Amino acid sequence: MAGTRALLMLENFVDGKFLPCDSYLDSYDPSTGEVYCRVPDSGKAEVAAAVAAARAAFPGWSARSPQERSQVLLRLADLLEQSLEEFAVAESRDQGKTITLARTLDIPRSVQNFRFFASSILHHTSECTQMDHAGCLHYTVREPVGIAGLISPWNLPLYLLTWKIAPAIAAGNTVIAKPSELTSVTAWMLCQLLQKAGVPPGVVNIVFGTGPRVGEALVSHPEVPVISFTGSQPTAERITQLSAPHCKKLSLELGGKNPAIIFEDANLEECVPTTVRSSFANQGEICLCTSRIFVQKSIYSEFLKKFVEATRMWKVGSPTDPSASMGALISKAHLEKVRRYVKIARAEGARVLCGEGVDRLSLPPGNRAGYFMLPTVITDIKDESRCMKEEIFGPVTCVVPFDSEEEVVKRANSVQYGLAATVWSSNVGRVHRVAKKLQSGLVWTNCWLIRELNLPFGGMKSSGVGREGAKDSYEFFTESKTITIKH
Ligand SMILES: NC(=O)C1=CN([C@@H]2O[C@H](COP(=O)(O)OP(=O)(O)OC[C@H]3O[C@@H](n4cnc5c(N)ncnc54)[C@H](O)[C@@H]3O)[C@@H](O)[C@H]2O)C=CC1
Ligand SMILES: N/C(=C\C=C\C(=O)O)C(=O)O
Repeated sequence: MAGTRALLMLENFVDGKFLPCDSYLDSYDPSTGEVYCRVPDSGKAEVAAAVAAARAAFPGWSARSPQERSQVLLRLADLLEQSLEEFAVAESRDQGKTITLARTLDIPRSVQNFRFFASSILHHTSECTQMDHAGCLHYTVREPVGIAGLISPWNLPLYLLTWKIAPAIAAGNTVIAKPSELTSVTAWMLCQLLQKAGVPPGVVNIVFGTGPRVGEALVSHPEVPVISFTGSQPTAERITQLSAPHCKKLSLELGGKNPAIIFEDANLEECVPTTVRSSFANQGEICLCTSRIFVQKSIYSEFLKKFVEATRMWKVGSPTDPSASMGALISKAHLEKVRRYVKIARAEGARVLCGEGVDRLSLPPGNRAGYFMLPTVITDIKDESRCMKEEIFGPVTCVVPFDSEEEVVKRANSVQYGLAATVWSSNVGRVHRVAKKLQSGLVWTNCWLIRELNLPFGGMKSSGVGREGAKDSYEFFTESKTITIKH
């Protein structure tokens, strides 16, 4: 518990109203290690109230035209954009990321999520086929599923929450969202904008709290037929078990162990800084971050030297410092987990070239109790090592050499995950060949994280089930019905 300073108190948002809760959780500022906020510790009763509100709002909201719903989303986008700086400061404080990143990535993308789905909802068409010999015409209609349960993680809090809320309500559903208990503030701030934008009461309800209490109550509720989840694989497994008795529709966006494959003909001027960014952006806490770097033998030493030099330039500092590239990790427990992986690598005989345990981390006095660590590069590590197999989700990346195209594809595919890969080469044929052979939902060649929101986003193998994007999210948040007309 905190001392006597006033804490930010969040409330649930149900049926268009802010409601206090019986119990609260402490929420920490990761850059100082101090409690600064209290988050409702909701459970079954709060979910029941949210379901009642969402149920009552559904007939009116789903009956509105796509154009009317689109207008509401556009107003929401405008309001969020007008408050961009305020949201960026809050996201940074709550999550530990730099304000610069929140200002240039998280909040602009949240605005874009509303604008994007406000537009894409206007352009869907349905199928129709003729069966003249039988005197029949068949067509499909799509209808909103009902009440959608949306569970989001702590790494890109508003970015990923709005990526779910926007398509769900654009398609005519009502929603109950549960943000991560570690990062609830911007979701709570968004509720104030929902009212101003004219989102009717009950269309968006937000219940705060932990996964085991309020998350499970939401997933288990029989009146919530669709669950969209982003987070870890073990939690996805639990959600799948709880949903099974109700045959719920599930979208699961999970982790990665993403390879970067760097061929000898890669343009290192672009490849090195982009691979530093793909490894360490947002403290390495993005499911798309690179954590295994395979470099062709002929350029291995040159790459490693340049990569370590560039990593050492990646400044760790207070999230408010405009010259910092990396802020604090999300929690003490997470920091300890990430550090443990570096220890394991060392114990297995790997070499740590920079960062954790090698370089000195210098922080302003006010941040010394925060959850910071230096970006860390590991080499001389076996593919079977835990650091090369498991999702670390922090600023740690491993660099290893390879000989041939065939060999590297096999090694890149040898993990349980299949989310995102990068391929670096100036040989167009090779780029296509390798991209096609990788077991990965996303492949970026000669770049990273350039997003086209229309196209499918999601992973293979243990990285998830389903895809998100204009058409994919629309299909997920609607049910199709085939109608046959005999004439
Ligand atoms: N997108 C991604 O790939 C993410 C991956 N992770 C991975 O997961 C690891 C653990 O992080 P966590 O915060 O524990 O992730 P998590 O998967 O437990 O949390 C994500 C969301 O699920 C909720 N949740 C947790 N247990 C639940 C349950 N039983 N029923 C319903 N909802 C539940 C959480 O409250 C949060 O809102 C990280 O170290 C990282 O490796 C974490 C966040 C995002
Ligand atoms: N799902 C995640 C990132 C998504 C990024 C995007 O849609 O651009 C994650 O890090 O969990």
